[in-house]
Order: sequence, then structure tokens, then C-alpha cells
Amino acid sequence: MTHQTGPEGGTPAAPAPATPSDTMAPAPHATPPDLGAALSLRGLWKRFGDKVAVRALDLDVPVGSFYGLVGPNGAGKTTTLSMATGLLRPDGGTVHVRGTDLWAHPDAAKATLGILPDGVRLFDRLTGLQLVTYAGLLRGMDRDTVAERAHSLLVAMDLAADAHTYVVDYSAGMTKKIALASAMIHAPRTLVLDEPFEAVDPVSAANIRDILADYVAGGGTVVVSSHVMDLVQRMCDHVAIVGAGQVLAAGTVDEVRGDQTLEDRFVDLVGGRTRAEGLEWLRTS
Ligand SMILES: Nc1ncnc2c1ncn2[C@@H]1O[C@H](COP(=O)(O)OP(=O)(O)OP(=O)(O)O)[C@@H](O)[C@H]1O
Repeated sequence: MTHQTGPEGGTPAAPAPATPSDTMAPAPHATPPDLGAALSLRGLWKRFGDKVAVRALDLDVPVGSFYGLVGPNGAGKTTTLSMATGLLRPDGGTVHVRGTDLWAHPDAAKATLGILPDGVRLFDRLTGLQLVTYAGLLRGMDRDTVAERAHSLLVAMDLAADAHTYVVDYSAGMTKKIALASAMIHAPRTLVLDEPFEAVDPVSAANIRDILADYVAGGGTVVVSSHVMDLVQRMCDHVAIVGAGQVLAAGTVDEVRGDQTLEDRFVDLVGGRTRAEGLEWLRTS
């Protein structure tokens, strides 16, 4: 269980204290990072101009968990994962990857991570095979191992027939899959995947779920952000619901959802259901 949950499990986490001026003051209840966790975030803050995207966010991802991060649009999921993986420097707070302070020792921490960022451009003038190979060589792997794994990954992602197609000519789903293959080639201990199933067809999604489940069964840790509650409920063993840059609830999926579906729990915590008023003009009959 992550430290955000109360003794009852998936109860809402105490809201991080918003200081009157929204300064990056550490939370008074601050607990030290969990150095045994796959990922331990403490007091993360990120601002974009006047907008506070992430506000004193704490999260612990246990080793060997399949962790879902869910939240409404603009909740701060991508910003959090970007800070947690070394892509975006936090304004405040710390990130520990299995006990290593990521922002103090980025090379050591990042070597153990595989990352599928959201919206980051790939070297799309390479073929799929070249891109995955390049990712392996960049990680310092030898050519024979890279060639062997690249082949296996392309088969697993159902991309073998398009191994020699330029990535720029891939569909959105194919691009997602080749980026995922590139994130996995060095057999990282932790995979952090931002919306890995977006635009991916159902058969490929099921194949990817199997690959990730095997990876977790073998001791790996997966963190995925997703909007698809049903998928998270079926696939993940832990979940954090994020809203307005804070963790609203976190723990095992059963703890967080209680006797509700995860989707109902999500709507309860996040709110925001609106009645479509003023759209009468859309009715055609
Ligand atoms: N580079 C940026 N510049 C300015 N504002 C940003 C930037 N990146 C994110 N934001 C803002 O920070 C907030 C959190 O954005 P973020 O992308 O982290 O949300 P998200 O939970 O991943 O959303 P979604 O589910 O829609 O992908 C949003 O209000 C967004 O507009």
C-alpha cells in the first residue's frame, strides 16, 4: 500500500496544503521517500506561468506493481510522469528510483527506466527496425543482443512486416507500438508508459497487456497513465487518482474503488459531470 492511503486503504489522501500564495512549501506532514520503492515522489511541484500543474504531489510505486495513474484531462499526469522520469525538471520536490535520487544522479536512475513519453517526437526518418536498434545501441548494448531483441520485439508488437517502413509512414498506433518497443529493448527494471494504449487496436492492446503482465510477473514494475478505467481496473493492481495536480486516492485497486467500480469512484472524487445544456441546437429532430 502506498503511504497516501489511510488505515482504511483507498480513502482519499489528505489534500496537500495549498499555501495562500501557492508557494512550494514542503507539506508539514512530509514523510521521507520510500527508498525501497520502484518510484517514490515527494512534494513534487510544477508551475507553467500562473498555472500550477502539479502541487506537492507524493506517490510511492511498489516494486513489482502494475500501477495505474488516472485523472481527468489536465490533472497533471503527464507533467508528473515527465518529472518522475527525468524529462522535466521539477520546481520542487524529489524523485527516487529504487533509492537513487533521479535529479541528483540522473544517469544511474535513468539506466533502470524504460520510458514511453506522451507526444515526444521520435526519429521518424528511421525505419521501425532502425529506431529500436538505435534505442538499444544508445543504451550501450552490444549489436548482437540488440538485433536479437529488436526482432523479438517487432514480432511481439506485430510490426515485423513493417520493420523496414519509415516510422514517419506508420499509423498512430504503430508509432505507439514502436516507441514502446524502443522503451523495452534494454530490459529496464521499471517501465513508465504515458497512455500506452492510445490509438492502439484491441488485438495489439491485448498483446501489449500480455507482454506487460509477463514483465510484471518476472519482477518488473509498470506505471501506466490511462483514461480507460475499465482497462486500469482489469490490468493494474495499484492505482492513483490524480486531480488538479494532487493525488486524491492511492493504493491497491480494491482499496481505492471499495465497493464501487473504479469509474464511479473516479467520478466521485474528481467530479465534473455536467449536463449538456445549451446544446439544443445540436438536436436534428
Ligand atoms: N508546457 C506547458 N506549458 C504550459 N502549460 C502546460 C504545459 N504542460 C502542461 N501544462 C498545463 O499543466 C496542466 C497539466 O497538464 P498535463 O499534460 O500534465 O495533464 P494530463 O493529466 O496529462 O492531461 P491529459 O489527460 O489531458 O493528457 C494542464 O493545465 C496543462 O494545460
